[in-house]
Amino acid sequence: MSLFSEYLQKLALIGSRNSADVDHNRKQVVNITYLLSMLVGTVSAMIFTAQGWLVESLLHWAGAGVSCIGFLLSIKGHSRSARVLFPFACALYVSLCTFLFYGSDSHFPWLLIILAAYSVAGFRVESGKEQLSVCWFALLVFAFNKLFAPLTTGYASKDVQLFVSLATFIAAMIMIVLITGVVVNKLRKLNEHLRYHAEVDDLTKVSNRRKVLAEAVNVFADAVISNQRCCFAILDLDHFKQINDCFGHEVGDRVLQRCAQTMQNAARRGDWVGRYGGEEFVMVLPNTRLQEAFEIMESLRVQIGDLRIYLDDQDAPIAVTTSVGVAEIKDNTLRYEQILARADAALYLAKKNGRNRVEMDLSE
Ligand SMILES: Nc1nc2c(ncn2[C@@H]2O[C@H](COP(=O)(O)OP(=O)(O)OP(=O)(O)O)[C@@H](O)[C@H]2O)c(=O)[nH]1
Repeated sequence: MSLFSEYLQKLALIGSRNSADVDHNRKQVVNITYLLSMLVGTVSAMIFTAQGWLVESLLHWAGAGVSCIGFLLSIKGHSRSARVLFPFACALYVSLCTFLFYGSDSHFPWLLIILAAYSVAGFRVESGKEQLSVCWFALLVFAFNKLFAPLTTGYASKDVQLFVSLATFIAAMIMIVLITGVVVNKLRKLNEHLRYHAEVDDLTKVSNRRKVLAEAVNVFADAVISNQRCCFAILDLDHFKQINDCFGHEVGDRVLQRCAQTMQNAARRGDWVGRYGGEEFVMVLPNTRLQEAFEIMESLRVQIGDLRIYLDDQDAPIAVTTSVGVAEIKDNTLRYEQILARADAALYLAKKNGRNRVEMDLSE
């Protein structure tokens, strides 16, 4: 089913140039609706043809043809006409089938519920008028069929009526499930995409400031509740401005990326690395004592110092160093910002004491 749904999505994307387009998802819903109608129409027409029921088969071939026209209209960019054609074609088809073949007792008019679902998914939420009109239209045609169509037509036996009712119900449900599935899948992907961009720093691909601080709050709260230790470290690349000034901003970006990657590799399970801003990074180390954090940072400082970034037009590779300030939660720490402030003070000390070093916060 999911393979079919994936394939359907690919087909539905024909004619969509830009996935960031506002109308993209809606267009996909309209395309899928037509594709499914085409499929249902063709299969039904083939069954009716095999049974030798000429009028029904002609009607269903016509339905498949109209669906094909709707699909072509949609992929050629006539979205509005494509959206509006479906409700009218569907209402006409249901009414003809109900009046001519199955009667209102067959529950065939319930096929009109697809129209209501379609009106919700196929039209802009902003264009409420269109949405409401299609909904009202579907209800009116439904009522018209129920009130004025003969209960039975004599055309179809009770068994056929029952078969038509069941087939209609199953077809309607499959269409709704598939359309909803495609829309929900799209929304899930969109959600993941948005969350990724809300939490990850575009350049370095580590967590951004907002995300790492949110995790710092969680780690701090966990440490307080479970009476455990935790440490925060602030890392600042040394003389980074010189790298930018000598080699350009792009090279500076590459250096930031390599350093962030090294930090991420040094992070243990449960640690968080985030870009605090510019050439400054934060590491959140849950369940870690100050001495242990110092050793981790010392090792990381050496690894960053050992990095060599080669440039095409330069014989000697670029090297960079980093200064680090580390602080631990204390019994009297009330807010996570206090640990950050102490880590920042330790970083200031590391810069003052000559850079390329790690300093611990030893204040009481
Ligand atoms: N390439 C690049 N540079 C950045 C980015 N963000 C900030 N910078 C640069 O980082 C530099 C930071 O310079 P400073 O704050 O003077 O710090 P520094 O040169 O590293 O000196 P110290 O921290 O004292 O060792 C500035 O030149 C900023 O323009 C970025 O995303 N990419």
